[in-house]
This record gives sequence, C-alpha cells and structure tokens, in this order.
Amino acid sequence: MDARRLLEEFTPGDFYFGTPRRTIHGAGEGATFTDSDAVSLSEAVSAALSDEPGSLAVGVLPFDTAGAPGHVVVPRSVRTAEPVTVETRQPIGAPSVVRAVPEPVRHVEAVTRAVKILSERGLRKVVLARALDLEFDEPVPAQAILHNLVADKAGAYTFAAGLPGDRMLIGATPELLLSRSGGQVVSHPHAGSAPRSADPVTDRENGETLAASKKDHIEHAVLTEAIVETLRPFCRRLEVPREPSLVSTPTMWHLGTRVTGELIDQDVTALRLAAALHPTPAICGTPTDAARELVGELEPFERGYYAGAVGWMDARGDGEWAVSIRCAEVAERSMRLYAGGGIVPASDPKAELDETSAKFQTLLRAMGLDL
Ligand SMILES: C=C(O[C@H]1C=CC=C(C(=O)O)[C@@H]1O)C(=O)O
Repeated sequence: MDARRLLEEFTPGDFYFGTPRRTIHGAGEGATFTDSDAVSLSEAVSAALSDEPGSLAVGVLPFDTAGAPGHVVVPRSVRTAEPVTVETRQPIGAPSVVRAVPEPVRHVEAVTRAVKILSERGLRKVVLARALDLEFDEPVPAQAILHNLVADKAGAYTFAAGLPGDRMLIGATPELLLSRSGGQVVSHPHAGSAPRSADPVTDRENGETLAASKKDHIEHAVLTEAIVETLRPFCRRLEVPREPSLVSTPTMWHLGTRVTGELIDQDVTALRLAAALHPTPAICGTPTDAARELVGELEPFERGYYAGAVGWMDARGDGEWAVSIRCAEVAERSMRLYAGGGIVPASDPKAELDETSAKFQTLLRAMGLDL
C-alpha cells in the first residue's frame, strides 16, 4: 500500500501516528477505554486486546488525570505502512484572532516566581508552559496541518488523535516516552533546548552553546535520572549513555539520551511502562507531585492532553508512546497551541519566554504562519 494514502485519507477524529519505523492510521471507534488512572487503563486495554489477538489500541494520556481521563480506543479499521514522505505543502488560511495565554510578560513573571519557589520548596525543576489561541472563520484544516507537519519532517513522531468531545490533538514531537518491541524497551528523553537558525553559522553556534550549557545539562540530568530510576525495576539490563547527545528538529536543538533496556517480565506492556514513566520531568518536574502542584498554581489553564502521551499498543504488549508536546488541541474553528520549558534555579525568565516562542514554530511553520 502507498503509505501516502494513510495521510491523504485522514479525516478529523481518526488516529494518525507516523514514527521513524511505521505509519499507523486508525478509523472508527470500537471499544473505548477512559480511565483517570493510567495504570488501570493500561490493564483494561491489555485485557481487551488479549481477547482479540492481532488488534491494536491507540490513544492519548492527559498531562494530569485529575483534569482529563486517558482515552484509548480499539479502532474499527487499522492500516499500517512504512514511514510517509511528502514533498508538497498544502495552503492554510490565516486565523482571524491570535491571543497569547497568558500575555508574554505574565509568562516571564511566572518563570521568575517559579525560580524563587524552586529554592523555597526544595524543587529541582518545574516545567512551565504557555498557550497561543487561534480562531478561524472556517473549520480548522486539520488534514492540511498534518500533511505539512509530515512534509516538514517536523518531529520524529507526527500525530493526530481524537479526543473526547469532538476535539483532536495534533502535532509533531521529537520525544519518545517509551517503545516496547518484544523484550526490548527504549526511551529517548529530551530536555535542554536552543532554537535552530536559518544562518548555518548561528545554527551551529546555538547547538554548540547548548551542548556546553551547564544549566541545560542539569535540566537534562534530572530527567534522565527519573527515567532510569523508573525503568530499572522492570529491566534486567539498562544501557544509559554517560552524556546526552545533541539532537535536532527543523526548529529546535535539544539534549537527548537514548536509554535502552531488556525487560525482566514480558507481561509488562508498553502502555503500562508509559503510565509508570508519565509525567516525566521533561514536562512536569522534580519531585513530581510538588512540581505538578506548582504547574497548577502558575499556569492559567488546564493542559488537557498537552504534555501527556500519544501512541499505540498491540495484543502482545508492544507499542510506541511519544510525549505529546509541539502540539495543539483543535476544536471546530479554534486551536490552542502549547509550548513549555524546564525551569531550574539557573533559568533566565526572558530566555525561557524565547524558548517557548521557538517551540511554537513547529506548528506555526506547518500552518505557514510567521508569528
Ligand atoms: C515541554 C516541552 O519541551 C520539553 C522537551 C524538550 C525540551 C524541553 C526543555 O528544554 O525545556 C522540555 O523539557 C514543550 O515543547 O512544550
């Protein structure tokens, strides 16, 4: 099958997941699982899949299950193909309204407060996000946005997933929360950022400055430590590079560490492992509960399914779950884009604002918007 058909035939409400290894398209909701506890959600999905060998479950986990439940479905039809590449781009009309939530100056204030509170409460890191609300006169052209994200190779995992209430999540993330293939597990946490530049000299300098940044290495180490600590009890062997590597998307440089392991118990599924890892310090902070509380105090919105996870799992328990960042929640004629950044005691609030602006570019570029 021509993999491009999976992209062309996507309609809002379908599930689309493009990874470096495959493309998955799911349509029609069969069994649907909603649960505010990600671990019991994973168990219910496994039980349902084991009754239907060969079937696949797909879906999303929210950032905070107190705000929204995990939403996993067994689509009525699933097609898989190799990775899709497209060269063309599709035109997208401009929004009639663009509103930053909060105002950029308020985000700088929130980061300033966060830096102070980190030391007062003994936190090592918190991740603060802001949003851009776009309103359109016409229905949001979700298929065209997805097409352009694929054309841009905007992130290793390009996704669109239906959400409860006729909404959808759309984006392209570089970050793998967890994949499981037989006994092999992989997680590729990302933290530490710098913008790409159209000028090759500046671009290289930005990458080199990030690779040498002590503040970004601290931000990254907090994340990798948490991933390793969570995966260790599940794995007989865990390989963790000593130092993070410089990784990139068309819009961002990041520090990334590819962690690989071998499962002790093959009954532990991809979704169960993703649920154990989530929320990582890439999108929440450390310690987790105190960081989540601080996010609730300082951000003026619910994150919903931003900074959650999106992915699939099969009847064997294999699957891939990516961290749902560089994304937007889409309604009929509006979108909310999200971008966040890790705050540590050495963070500079103005630089953190700029970092979120750079992260919005993944979607803004795909939409042909220069904001
Ligand atoms: C939380 C986001 O990015 C995370 C992933 C990579 C780098 C990050 C950082 O450097 O702060 C964030 O942890 C986001 O894009 O909204």
